[in-house]
Amino acid sequence: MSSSPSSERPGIPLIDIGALRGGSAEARAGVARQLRAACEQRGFFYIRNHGVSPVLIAQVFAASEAFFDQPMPAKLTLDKVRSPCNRGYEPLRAQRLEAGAPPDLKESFYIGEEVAADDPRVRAGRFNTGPNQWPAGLPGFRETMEAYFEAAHALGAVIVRSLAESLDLPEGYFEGYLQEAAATLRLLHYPPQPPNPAPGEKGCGEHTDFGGVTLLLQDETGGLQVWDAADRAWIDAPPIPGTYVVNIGDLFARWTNGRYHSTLHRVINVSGRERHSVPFFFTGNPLHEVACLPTCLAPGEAPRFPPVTVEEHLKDCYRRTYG
Ligand SMILES: O=C(O)CCC(=O)C(=O)O
Ligand SMILES: [Fe+2]
Repeated sequence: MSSSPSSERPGIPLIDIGALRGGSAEARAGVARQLRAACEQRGFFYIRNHGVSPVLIAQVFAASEAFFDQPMPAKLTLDKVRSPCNRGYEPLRAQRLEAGAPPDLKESFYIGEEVAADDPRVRAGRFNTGPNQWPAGLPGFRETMEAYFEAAHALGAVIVRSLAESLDLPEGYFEGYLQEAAATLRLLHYPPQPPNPAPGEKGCGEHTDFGGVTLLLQDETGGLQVWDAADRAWIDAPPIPGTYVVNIGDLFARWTNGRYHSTLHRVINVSGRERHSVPFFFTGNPLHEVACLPTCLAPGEAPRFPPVTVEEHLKDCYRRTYG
């Protein structure tokens, strides 16, 4: 299968979102129009001028590398299987994102909002909600990740608000979804693709993302590929310094009746080097119900997906990929 588009279709667009921070109404509307085109065409785009500090981003990568460089026993003290809310370390081959393929060649570390064990949401058994597991021997790790979690969360909310405008919805349409919005910060480490992989074995099997939007930082290694349904080909999403790769997750596909694409993607690390990436999954208020938007149904068109809460959808996705 080809890794570049064979047709003249534009590649993955790069959108300057600077106007979303204090720009004029007209400039913000211009960004929303570009988001709409990108979400309808590919469901994937790069953003620049996003406002997250490059120093903080460099600290996140440094802390992530320091974490994965630790000996296995140290990492396993924070094994995610010890956490009732899916936080902590996950070894290689623990998740199978692509049904029928071998499990993924990545190890990872899961971080979420720090919620105390006696918080009513935890007592009520809310999915993925609770305390993190923090490494003891890595000074600054927790502070860096907490600062980044906050910055990425704020950026996610800015993008969701612009998506409301892109869909001709009233300003504030997604405020219920944004209130107490859950999110997952995941550190990923991919070893080089082995010389003799099992059939279908790769860093990250093909999948769509579960939540609302994903904000991805990747190092300079490359390996992320995005499915082009029109050309029936994988296209590369190479690293572009200073940008995020942003993609629409399943929730926006459901909201928009498929007008905004939650697009298949995968990672194959053929570089011969280690690869690090940092996806931030903006999932939203777990109890929020996601149902087809009024602006996304043509006369006579039926909703393709039944209404679902964020939490129900997420649980289902975890069951499928950790089964
Ligand atoms: O590592 C990457 O570049 C992408 C990872 C990814 O798609 C995911 O974790 O959902
Ligand atoms: Fe993904």
